[in-house]
Amino acid sequence: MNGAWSAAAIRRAEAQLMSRLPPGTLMQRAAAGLAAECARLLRKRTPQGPKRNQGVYGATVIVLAGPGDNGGDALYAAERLARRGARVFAVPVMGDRVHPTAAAALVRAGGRLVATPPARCDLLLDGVLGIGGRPGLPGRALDQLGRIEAGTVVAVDVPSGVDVDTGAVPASAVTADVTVAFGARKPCHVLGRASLLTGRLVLVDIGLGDVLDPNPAVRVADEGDIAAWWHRPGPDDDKYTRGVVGVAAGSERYPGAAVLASTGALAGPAGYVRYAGSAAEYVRRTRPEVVCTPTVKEAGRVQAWLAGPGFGTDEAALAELREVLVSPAPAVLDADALTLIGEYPSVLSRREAPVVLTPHDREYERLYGSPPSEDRAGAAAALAKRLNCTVLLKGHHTVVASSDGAVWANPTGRPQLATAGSGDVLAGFMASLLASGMDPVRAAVAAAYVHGAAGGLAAEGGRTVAASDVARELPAAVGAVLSRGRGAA
Ligand SMILES: NC(=O)C1=CN([C@@H]2O[C@H](COP(=O)(O)OP(=O)(O)OC[C@H]3O[C@@H](n4cnc5c(N)ncnc54)[C@H](O)[C@@H]3O)[C@@H](O)[C@H]2O)[C@@H](O)CC1
Ligand SMILES: [K+]
Repeated sequence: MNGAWSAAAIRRAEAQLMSRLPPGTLMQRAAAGLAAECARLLRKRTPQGPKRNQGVYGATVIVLAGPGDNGGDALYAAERLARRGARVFAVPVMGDRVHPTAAAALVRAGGRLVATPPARCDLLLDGVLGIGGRPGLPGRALDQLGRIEAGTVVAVDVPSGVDVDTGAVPASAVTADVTVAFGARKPCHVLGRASLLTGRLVLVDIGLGDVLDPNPAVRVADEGDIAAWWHRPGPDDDKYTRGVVGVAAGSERYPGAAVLASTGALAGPAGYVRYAGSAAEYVRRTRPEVVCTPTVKEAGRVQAWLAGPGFGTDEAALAELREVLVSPAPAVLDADALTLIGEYPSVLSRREAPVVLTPHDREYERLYGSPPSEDRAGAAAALAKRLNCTVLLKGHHTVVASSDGAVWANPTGRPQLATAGSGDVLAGFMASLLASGMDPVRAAVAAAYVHGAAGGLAAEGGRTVAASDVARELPAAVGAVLSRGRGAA
């Protein structure tokens, strides 16, 4: 598992580490790592005009330097590049407030402090704000970002302007190609719109590992986690012991939801998929391995239910939802089931078995009374706590929150998954993980991860992606994630 730590947790760890080290050590570690990554990027640059040497020598580097230590990191890294022959221009963006010793070191190495740098550069270093930054950019930084054409934009630690702890971007912020982060990820690298401004993330080890709080603010699953959580069938398993999934989805009006959810369920680790609803004819025709019954009651015992996609919001649907909720099996509630819970919150009141809710923003609003804020992890956690459920809040970076406050960010999301029916596939797959005995939070985290990976396979080569394509790629994504995860273990 990877994690992301809040600015306060990073500061506590840094303070502990700094107390054991000579002054300035951490900043030099950060600057050295940053300069090395900049040099790697400059080696790849394509110089314009006649063929020249590529690399640090002769490259034009501009530093936007803020008033704090983030600016210090950028200026010391730029000093290293200047010593290797880069033409460095540093622009103080908060009046004259700039890290004094770092600025002096840069000038000694041949760099220049200027108010107006060249309009073009090979590399722009965003050292405006780090973990001490409040959202939004100082005007001078914004002006320079508007006028400079940069080959590559490298954010120092975080893209300046973002809300470091939530990933919200309420005002202007830097859009980076690469972010070089020190010591650990911060929530803005993995959450919300800020994660999209981060670009490729490069972590520089400055030795914080041993002193960081063992509980990160945000968790990020990796393939090793998913492989470890996955229930592998043994020689004594049969289709029942591997888990039976019940899918209460679709209707005569929306038979596709039944097919997509069932297909998602078939791609998971459970051994048996039962469909309960009025779209049985379509499910049977497309997925003959699914056993169909007209109602939830007739489906009998299952180890996990999915209820909601395309099954309507009328009296009959409400009755089916109630039937699912009296079952002692864990349940994934999606789509129309969420609308019904928004209208009749009491249906959840006597529920004891685990529930995973999978809202998108409008469904979240129906459940919570207001739309999710830009602090998406906080929003998911608030709903999970209020309803005592696991919540998977969909978005370009899906987040999962458990009712005890733990939050996970999914690293595999992609815009192509925002397509009709994609959520039905995800919900069916998740129900299969639950039926196999996986804990609800892990099932939600693993389902989002593998579903995102399937979306990636479906989108390979720039292909357009429909929900059926994601469903079709799920078995391959399972194989890839598990084999890489077991390899990593
Ligand atoms: N503390 C340490 O040991 C280390 C810190 N490092 C660097 O230090 C950074 C944190 O440095 P600082 O604590 O100095 O904080 P920052 O460099 O983020 O800057 C804080 C300063 O910016 C001002 N400011 C905040 N938001 C603003 C806004 N929106 N507009 C204008 N001004 C604003 C604040 O008043 C304050 O003066 C990290 O992100 C990292 O880059 C690294 O060198 C590694 C070691
Ligand atoms: K920055």
